[in-house]
Amino acid sequence: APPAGCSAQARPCFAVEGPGADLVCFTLSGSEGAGGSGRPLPRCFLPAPARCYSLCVPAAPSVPAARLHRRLRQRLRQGPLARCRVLGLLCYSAAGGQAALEKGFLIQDPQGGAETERALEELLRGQGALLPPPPLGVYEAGERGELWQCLWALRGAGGRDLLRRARVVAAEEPPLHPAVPGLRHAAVFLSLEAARSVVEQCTSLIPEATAVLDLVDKCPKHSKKGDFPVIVIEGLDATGKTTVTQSVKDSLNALLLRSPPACISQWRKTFDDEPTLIRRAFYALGNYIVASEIAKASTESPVVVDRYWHSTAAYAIATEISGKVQNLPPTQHEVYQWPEDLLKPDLVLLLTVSPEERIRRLQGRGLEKTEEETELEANSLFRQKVEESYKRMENPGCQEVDASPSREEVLRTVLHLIKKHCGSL
Ligand SMILES: Nc1ncnc2c1ncn2[C@@H]1O[C@H](COP(=O)(O)OP(=O)(O)OP(=O)(O)O)[C@@H](O)[C@H]1O
Ligand SMILES: Nc1ccn([C@@H]2O[C@H](COP(=O)(O)O)[C@@H](O)[C@H]2O)c(=O)n1
Repeated sequence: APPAGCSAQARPCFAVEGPGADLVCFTLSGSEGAGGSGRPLPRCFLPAPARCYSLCVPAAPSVPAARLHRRLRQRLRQGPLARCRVLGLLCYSAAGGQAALEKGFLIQDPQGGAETERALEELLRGQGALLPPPPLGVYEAGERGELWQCLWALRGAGGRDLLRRARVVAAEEPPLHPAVPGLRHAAVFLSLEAARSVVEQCTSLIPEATAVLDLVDKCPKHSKKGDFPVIVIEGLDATGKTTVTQSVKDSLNALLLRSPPACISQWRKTFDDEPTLIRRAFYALGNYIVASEIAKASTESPVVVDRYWHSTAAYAIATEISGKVQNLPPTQHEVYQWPEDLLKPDLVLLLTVSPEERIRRLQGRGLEKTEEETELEANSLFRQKVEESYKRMENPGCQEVDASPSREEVLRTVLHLIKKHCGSL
């Protein structure tokens, strides 16, 4: 049986209680963990001989911490640790406050044994000089079946010191997903300066960061729209954005732009491989570059844009918020608001198709799937969260267009909406 205090049912939360410990830990699923969202979460702690461990780094939006988290995640898939099941973990102070938020992993070793513990210690000691090694949490059953967490500080040269031993009990799922309060600083950047400062912290680590900043700094600040209408087309992959934007361009004699813009797209792969903090800051800066292109182009002709701010925000929110759609930040939350310093389009259309039709179109296209497309296909919850986040966007909001009918009919609907909102062209 599982230790007392840990339900045999799916239970995402546990608390570590006692002097010096007031943590609530929220296990994540989906892209972070092995289980995949939508399926019931596994028991957090497996009965002996299985053994559980945890390790966490500060979730504060710092480039070294974000990169350490990503490196740990990669290394947890290697060597003797590959046999372990790894769940994402968010730990926060039961007393509230963002300062204590930590992001990490709950590691379930189905076989137990000293090898895993040794490998984890080695992993943590070898994590470079930028940050002290994160402490290792080791979970053990007490005499009466209760569960304890021993938190160990690892000495660089070997050996370890016990920081605390605290009781682990089951906890209620929090009313607000613990990642929500930090989203604004960790993934959804609401100003040029906020995104820029993240990429600036990367210049010594990622050579391409300097090139991106150079391009951003060449753009005029606070770009203003010209007199011609600016229409943005948004939607999940394969909903028909390329098809629609190309047809609208031809029908209206418009200029077609896309975000991220061509001038930075050769660095996408580099930034896509970085942790959320850096990756999303890159895409956010791409929008400011596109804004300056829109400003110029809209003085001469209508402009149609394939993805813009709403994509950046919606994907960032859906990736960071694990679990069900109800975990998303509530409507009107600040992450759904348009950044005040970013040029606003006149109209944003959100193309939607049924999941089945989207998959048919993806297969019809026959292109190699990106990791994110594969995730979307496998994980319908993620897809729902992206779409719901799009729908919650405000100032400007997205106007939904059913993109399931034929190409011609979708184009007719889109042109009708453009005419209605932007007048005669
Ligand atoms: N209305 C439609 N009916 C049937 N097939 C369509 C329709 N619109 C687009 N398609 C087809 O669906 C596939 C995906 O369309 P498209 O490339 O325009 O989507 P997208 O949203 O730009 O995708 P991505 O974001 O992945 O680039 C293409 O093969 C396209 O020809
Ligand atoms: N403005 C944007 C555009 C894109 N993204 C990210 O890229 C992925 C989709 O790009 P496609 O080339 O396939 O259309 C999407 O998953 C976003 O993560 C973005 O953040 N902001």
